[in-house]
Order: sequence, then C-alpha cells, then structure tokens
Amino acid sequence: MAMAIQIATFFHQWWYGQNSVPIKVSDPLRIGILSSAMINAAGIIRPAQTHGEVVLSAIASRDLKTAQSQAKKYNIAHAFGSYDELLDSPLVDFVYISLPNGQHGEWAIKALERGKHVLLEKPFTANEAEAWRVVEAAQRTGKIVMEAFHWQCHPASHAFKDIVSKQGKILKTHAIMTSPVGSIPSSDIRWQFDLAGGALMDMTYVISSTRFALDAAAPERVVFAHARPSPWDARVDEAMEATLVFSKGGAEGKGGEYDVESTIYADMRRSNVAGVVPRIWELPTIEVETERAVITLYNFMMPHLYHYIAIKDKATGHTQYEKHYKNSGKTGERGEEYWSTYRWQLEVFVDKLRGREPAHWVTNQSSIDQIRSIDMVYQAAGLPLRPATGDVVKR
Ligand SMILES: NC(=O)C1=CN([C@@H]2O[C@H](COP(=O)(O)OP(=O)(O)OC[C@H]3O[C@@H](n4cnc5c(N)ncnc54)[C@H](OP(=O)(O)O)[C@@H]3O)[C@@H](O)[C@H]2O)C=CC1
Ligand SMILES: O=C1OC[C@@H](O)[C@H](O)[C@H]1O
Repeated sequence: MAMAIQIATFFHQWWYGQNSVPIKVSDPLRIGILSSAMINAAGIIRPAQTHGEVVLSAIASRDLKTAQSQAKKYNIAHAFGSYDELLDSPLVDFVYISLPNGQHGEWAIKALERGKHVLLEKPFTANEAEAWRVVEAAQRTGKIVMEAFHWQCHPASHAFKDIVSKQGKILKTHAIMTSPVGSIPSSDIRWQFDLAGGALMDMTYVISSTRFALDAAAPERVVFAHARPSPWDARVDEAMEATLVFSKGGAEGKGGEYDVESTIYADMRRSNVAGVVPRIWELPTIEVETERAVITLYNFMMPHLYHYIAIKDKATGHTQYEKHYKNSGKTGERGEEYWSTYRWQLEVFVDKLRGREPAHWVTNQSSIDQIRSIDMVYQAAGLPLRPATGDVVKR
C-alpha cells in the first residue's frame, strides 16, 4: 500500500506544517528543486517550511510555465525553465533532485560540479558504475551528496536497530513492500526501462531495510531471484522476489562475522485478495529473526503515520510492542513527534551542511553498496542493468 501511505503523508505534512512555521535564521541555506515531481511536496517543500535554517529559493522544470506555477503554489522565490539554469544560479546552495531514476546520476554530477550540495532521491543512481561516478564527483568538488533514505532518519528505525543488536546473533530477515495492482498508472516513470524503472528500483527499501538491520554492505551472493515482468516491458520487473546471503559485518555494537539468509519481496502490481480487496494492511515491513527473538518493524517506510516494533521472545512466545515517534534518548536524534521521515531527513542534511554532527547519515559507500545489491539481484534474475542518462556525460 505504498501509494496510499504516500498520500497520507502529504496530508500529514500539510496539516502539521500549518502550525509550526519557525522564525528563519538570517543566513538560511537556499534550496533549489530540480523538477516538478509529485514527491516534492512531501520530500522537501513541507519539511523546508518547518525548518528554520532553510528557504525554498528556486524550482526548475523542463517547462517554464510548470516551474512558475509550482513556484507560485508553494511560495518558492524563483522559477527556471531548465535544470541547467537553476544549477547556474548563485541563489541556490543545495539541490533536491527528484528526477526519474535514470537521470539521478547525470544531474547529481552536474550539480556537484556547479558547486551545489545534493540531496538525491532514491535510488541513488541507475546502476553501480554510475554511483561511483557520483561519489567521485562529490570527492573531487568537496560537495556533499546524500541519498534520500528518509526513513532511516526517523527515531523508529534507530530504536529498531538498537533492539535487534541486543537479541543475539541474527539468523534471517524478510522485507516486503507492495502496491496494489492498478495503483501505479501505466504511464508512470516506474514502468519505463529507459528511465531506470522497475519494482526493485522503486522499492529499493526492501534491500536498504535489510542492509540497515544487518549493518551490512552488499550481499555475498544472491542465491535466488525471480522477476515477474511488467505487461508493458519484459525488462521491467513489476515484482521481484529474491534471497540474498550476507556474510560479512555484524549487528550494530557486535562486530563479528555472520551468515544470514535474507528474503525480499517488492511488488508494484500486488494482486488483490479474491481479485477485489487491496491488501491495505501490507505496509512496508522488515522482520529479523535472531537467536532469541523475532523483531518486526511494521511500516518502516512511513513510521510517522503509524508503526510498531514487535519483539517476540522465542523462548516464552511472549510479544512486546514498542513505538518510537520521538527520540528515545538512546539514539541521539532530536525533533518533534509530528515530524515526517522527510523532516527528520532534512534535519540531518542541514546539520551536515552546517558542520554539525548529524544524528544519522547515509554514507556514499552505503549508497554504492545499495545499488550494487540491486544490480546483483537484477543479474541473478536474468534482467539487464538499468540504463543511466549519465552514461552520455561519462568523462
Ligand atoms: N523518497 C520517497 O519517499 C519517494 C521518492 N521518490 C523518487 O523520486 C523520484 C521522482 O518520483 P515521482 O515524484 O513519482 O516522479 P514524477 O513522475 O511525479 O516526476 C518526475 C519529474 O521528473 C521530470 N522529468 C524529466 N524527464 C522526465 C521524463 N522523461 N519523464 C517524466 N518526467 C521527467 C518531470 O519534471 P519537469 O517536467 O518539471 O521537468 C517530472 O515531473 C523517483 O526517483 C522516485 O524514486 C518518489 C516517491 C517517493
Ligand atoms: O519511494 C517511494 O515511496 C513511496 C512509494 O509509493 C513510491 O512508489 C516510491 O517511489
């Protein structure tokens, strides 16, 4: 039900944003938005409105009129009719890139080379080779780029990881994310191979939540992968199911080697029960079985709307539930209970740009490991790697 919770988040942010307009500092970071994407309102615009250290300075679209109407709607100071114009503007300190997946790398590199920091929508790039080029550009220019894994910035994810780390050796994990059949229109960017579409690309979360729980890099190997092809293009997975084996690293605070079998399931056209009932209960979920417990984080992707962490003791069968909308005091984040994952994300991004220690950070190496994991699954499923428009700007 990914789309439904996305819509609920739009409302959530609008509602809470109205009563929480801060006084802005005199030298705010100026944000530029590349594209008029659907996600902008939740992903950056509402969070920026409730952050005292940023202003919405500019938006660019391929079409000037679209940029102007978005600028008017969201009270953004400047509108540009091309992405290049925005990147050339001295009115922008960092950009939020919400272009189709296949364009992330190309525009991230262009932005970094024009002196802008980048908050880059997921997935980081179209494939691993392109991810290395983005990271190299960040290193060369001294600018910051972070993949927008918003949910990892929310206190619930940290509480979950903390709990997992205290339950003994991890044995296996299972992560799932689905959207009901018909919920994503056939014209959507997610169905287009040339734009690096596909269920695993869009629902990259099934791998990132697994890696987050395990504190792992890329899997050692993919032992099973099955893609269900989309009806419009067999190169695009409408669903992906896979089993990954992670064999290095350790749960947080433990170090040490482990060997874990992780199953993942992403589905952009999930069948309805009896053909009619969408599975509204099937929110993005990660389950981790350890020696002592089975720990489930239900709705890990949008925990601000609702979530729970269930800890089932294997010895007694007793299940204990926890919820974490605010910093538990253990994991270092600071913020408000009503904040969306995107607002938590903006907090850490701004902290980093201001030279403060962020409570959480998605490292560039983690983004490389993430897209490498995705590539490994596509290869194991017999599908081609996703193409990048960035390939044409390869130096
Ligand atoms: N973090 C999260 O929770 C979410 C992240 N995302 C990510 O954000 C990105 C955008 O997703 P979404 O908002 O659904 O995208 P949309 O389809 O709504 O928007 C994509 C935008 O990209 C621009 N664009 C440039 N070239 C093309 C092209 N060839 N075809 C279509 N659009 C083009 C358009 O802007 P213009 O015409 O103005 O130039 C368009 O509005 C994706 O990478 C997705 O994975 C999406 C949803 C949630
Ligand atoms: O990142 C995302 O999160 C919400 C989903 O609905 C969407 O398909 C995906 O892009």
